[in-house]
Amino acid sequence: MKEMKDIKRIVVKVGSSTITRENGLNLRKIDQLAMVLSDIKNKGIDVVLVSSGAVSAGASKLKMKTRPSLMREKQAAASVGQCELMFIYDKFFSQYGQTISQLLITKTITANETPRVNVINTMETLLQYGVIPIVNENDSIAFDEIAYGDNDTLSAITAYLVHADLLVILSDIDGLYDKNPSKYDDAKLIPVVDGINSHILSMAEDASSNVGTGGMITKLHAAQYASEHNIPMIIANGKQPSILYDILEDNYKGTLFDVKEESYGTH
Ligand SMILES: Nc1ncnc2c1ncn2[C@@H]1O[C@H](COP(=O)(O)OP(=O)(O)O)[C@@H](O)[C@H]1O
Ligand SMILES: N[C@@H](CCC(=O)OP(=O)(O)O)C(=O)O
Repeated sequence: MKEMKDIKRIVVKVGSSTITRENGLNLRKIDQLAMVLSDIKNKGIDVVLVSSGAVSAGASKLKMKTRPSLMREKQAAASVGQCELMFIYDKFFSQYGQTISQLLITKTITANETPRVNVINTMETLLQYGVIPIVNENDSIAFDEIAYGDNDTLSAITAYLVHADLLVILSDIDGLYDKNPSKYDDAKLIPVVDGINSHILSMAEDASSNVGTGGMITKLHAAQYASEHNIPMIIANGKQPSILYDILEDNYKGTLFDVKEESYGTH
């Protein structure tokens, strides 16, 4: 694939399990993430963050006993949690001199030309102004994501909309294993996937945690979507956001879903 030093635009997705704790947001993790992303931006790389966590943060703030299962409760939690999430992101990114913005989109955006063009224009303009846009599903009006837990696909759609050179999904796991590592101790990490076929798909299961929702299956769907649009994707562990430096130095632990170099990226 194209060398990491040539990456000019990156989309990073963080899952709920990475940025939340049992009783609210993981402030330490969000602070580290804001620092690393601001630093990468200062290196001259355009950054877009796709962040989950609204439902989980909202459920904590509303003192719900468990992650809500009713759609309207999830949507109410997302509405509360999204505020909290952006407030905290703004606080930490501001500390590092970085301006952020919020974009709430839906997966249907790709099928509808007018909103699609508007979102593309908005993101391009924000990136020209040096902003780090933070994207989430508009959970209160569209429920695909919180019904199926698929901000992973949303991140691949975002990468396509901004013509990213690379999509990185930071998860609670090091990457794709040949079988579910939370069930099998002998599961082995797969460092590179050259194409998603039924064998690769059969390795993935859903999430074992009660915060993350999509599991590995939705990450493979995201990888499929990204590779159809010639965007390489990496799954890596978000427990240390500094892994993003390792990725850009091409010296990381994770799974790369590779694409052919000649058709790769536009920046
Ligand atoms: N083959 C596999 N390789 C890695 N993880 C897997 C696999 N199959 C299922 N999983 C599960 O998927 C989880 C990651 O998904 P999820 O919890 O939804 O993360 P996130 O919140 O980051 O989106 C892992 O922690 C693991 O339990
Ligand atoms: N839009 C929802 C996303 C839910 C979701 O996909 O979560 P995750 O599996 O943690 O990426 C939220 O912000 O809570």
